[in-house]
Amino acid sequence: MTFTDTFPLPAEAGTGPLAIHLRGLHKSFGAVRAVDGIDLAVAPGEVVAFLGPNGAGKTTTIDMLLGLAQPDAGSVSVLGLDPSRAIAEGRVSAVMQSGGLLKDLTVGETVELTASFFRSARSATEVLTRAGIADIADRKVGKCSGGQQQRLRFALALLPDPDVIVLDEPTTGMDVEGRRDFWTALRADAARGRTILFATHYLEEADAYADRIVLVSRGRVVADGSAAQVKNLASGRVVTATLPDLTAEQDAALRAIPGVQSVEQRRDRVLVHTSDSDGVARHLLTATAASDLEITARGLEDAFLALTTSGSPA
Ligand SMILES: Nc1ncnc2c1ncn2[C@@H]1O[C@H](COP(=O)(O)OP(=O)(O)OP(=O)(O)O)[C@@H](O)[C@H]1O
Repeated sequence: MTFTDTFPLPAEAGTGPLAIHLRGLHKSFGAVRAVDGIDLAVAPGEVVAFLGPNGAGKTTTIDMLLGLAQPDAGSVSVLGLDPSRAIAEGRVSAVMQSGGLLKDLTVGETVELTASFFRSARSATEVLTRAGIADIADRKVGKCSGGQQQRLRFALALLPDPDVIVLDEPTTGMDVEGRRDFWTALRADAARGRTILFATHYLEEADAYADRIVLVSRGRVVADGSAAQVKNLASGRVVTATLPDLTAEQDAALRAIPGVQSVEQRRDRVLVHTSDSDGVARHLLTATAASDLEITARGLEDAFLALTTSGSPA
């Protein structure tokens, strides 16, 4: 069973249209399969992290989700609509990584100008307050920090009062404080029921700010679960021991121990990722010639790497 099997699709739970529904999405650039069969159903009100290493296919998926690129195969619907229609109706907004701001305008002028492009928009004061930047309305954009500029992009995305906000790696290049302020503003807004999907390659960020983590690697979803479930995956242990020439039988016996997620041989040591380190240690010390046994806690990054390199947590 893969981790994905254990997470109920919101499509089975709700009755109205899904906030985001991607089905069998594929997109290649020449020989590169950027997106290789992504299915994703996001219910209204979910805060979803689209987590994956560089080149996993996050931006390509988001471009298709926003109607900026056409899939080679598969379909996209946002709130039951074609993405371009959902955007035209102001039902979905995006916060992209960079660009799009005029440095000589103030923060307030930027919001006023952008609001004038919408038939109906929230007030500048309201979106600046929600984005946590009302106090810098008179500051020139060029004088704002990266984090403040990103919160300004977030304020602009709030203008049409969209049901869905999509953010592509919104905190790339920000310092720790800027990142924290950005997410505080975003989470406070999400508490009002808006659906949020954000791409990130920071596991900690996904863990801290999303209700659900969709882990992508090489254009595919390799795990999909609550942040708590993904954290559980990372809460196991790594048991290492000296055991030269691990045989196929020994490898199979280790993998058969309940809780074992992966077995690797590195030079003369064997590394076993497991949720039950006692069982693995007992087996290694009693049924094999293993020596110099060590047990260490598994970090989040370690779990992330194991998941994205093996393609499955099992
Ligand atoms: N316009 C393009 N032309 C050619 N190859 C592309 C193009 N856009 C993306 N790719 C390739 O498709 C794959 C997925 O890229 P994508 O930008 O979607 O990944 P990502 O997960 O967003 O990565 P990152 O975190 O680095 O932004 C990569 O191998 C990338 O080099």
